[in-house]
Amino acid sequence: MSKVVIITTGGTIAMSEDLKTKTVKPLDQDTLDFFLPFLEEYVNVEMEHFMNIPSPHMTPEKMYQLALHTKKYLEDDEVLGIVITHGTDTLEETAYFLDLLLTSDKPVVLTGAMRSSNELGADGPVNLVGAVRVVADPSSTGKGVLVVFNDEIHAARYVTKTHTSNVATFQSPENGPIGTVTKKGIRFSHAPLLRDNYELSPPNTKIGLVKAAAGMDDLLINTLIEHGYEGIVIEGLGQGNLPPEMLGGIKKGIEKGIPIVLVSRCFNGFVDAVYGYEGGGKQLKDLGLIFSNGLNGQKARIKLMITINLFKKDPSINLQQYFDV
Ligand SMILES: NC(=O)C[C@H](N)C(=O)O
Repeated sequence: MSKVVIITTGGTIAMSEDLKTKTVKPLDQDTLDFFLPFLEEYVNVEMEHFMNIPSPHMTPEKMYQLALHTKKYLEDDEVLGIVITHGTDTLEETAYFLDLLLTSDKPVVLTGAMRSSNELGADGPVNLVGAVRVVADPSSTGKGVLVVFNDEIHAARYVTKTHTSNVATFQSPENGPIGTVTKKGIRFSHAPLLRDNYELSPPNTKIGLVKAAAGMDDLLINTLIEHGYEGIVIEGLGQGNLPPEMLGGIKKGIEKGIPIVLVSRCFNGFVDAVYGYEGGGKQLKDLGLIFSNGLNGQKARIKLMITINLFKKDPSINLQQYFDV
């Protein structure tokens, strides 16, 4: 019989607030079993408790294990698709990781909660029902990995956590949600045009992420290089510019053959070789930085972690091509 598989990984959806200390902590893994009868109203579901971690404890290695596990389920003809419950802090990184590595057209949807299970207005149950309904709906096929929160459907490539506590935290600043969950059904308004896939291989390269700010120097970049980081992502200013004092470390990294990807710290728009002054985008392009096509820093880091494996196999590969997508 066809079914939706729910893989749980932890996060606030599987936590409760201690009413005395007012701190939120993980519950037993099987707490989410409570939802099963509500979900079975829509479709046959199976739940597997894969891990029970707060998402700040998520690592690329754990994402990789999750990808292998998800792939295994997707290959089963009886499985319509997968829901993954996840903490919200790093959810967008796991979603994008899976989007880059899973090739099946079956829907894979990540969801979670901003409010713990015993809080007034807890959003976990409605998000989980929404996610299961999206997976069970045939119109969700072939849209890549999705994120369902607060009745909105977002594409993994574009979605980001925008608010520390609001239940409407997940937004896609560039082009909005791609669909909506309504009482009557699932409605998609558009599908993501850009999607790229890579071979499933372990993400075992250390990639650093540095945010630029007025007056910063190259200390952090030099430190990453000295500590054996093999790739660096820099969140630059505006259209892709940096304080001139950061250039020394960047030149050293490029000379050592370390790929350096430039994104913008603006949450909307693209980096481009527009400015010709010291530290401007034109100079950074000429130095050999890789310009990323609208990804935020944390997602560009995930993409570099995956594509650097291709570069390590064949250093003549120009990584820029993967960041044009
Ligand atoms: N709302 C959440 O899930 C936040 C939590 N700190 C986590 O990411 O695990």
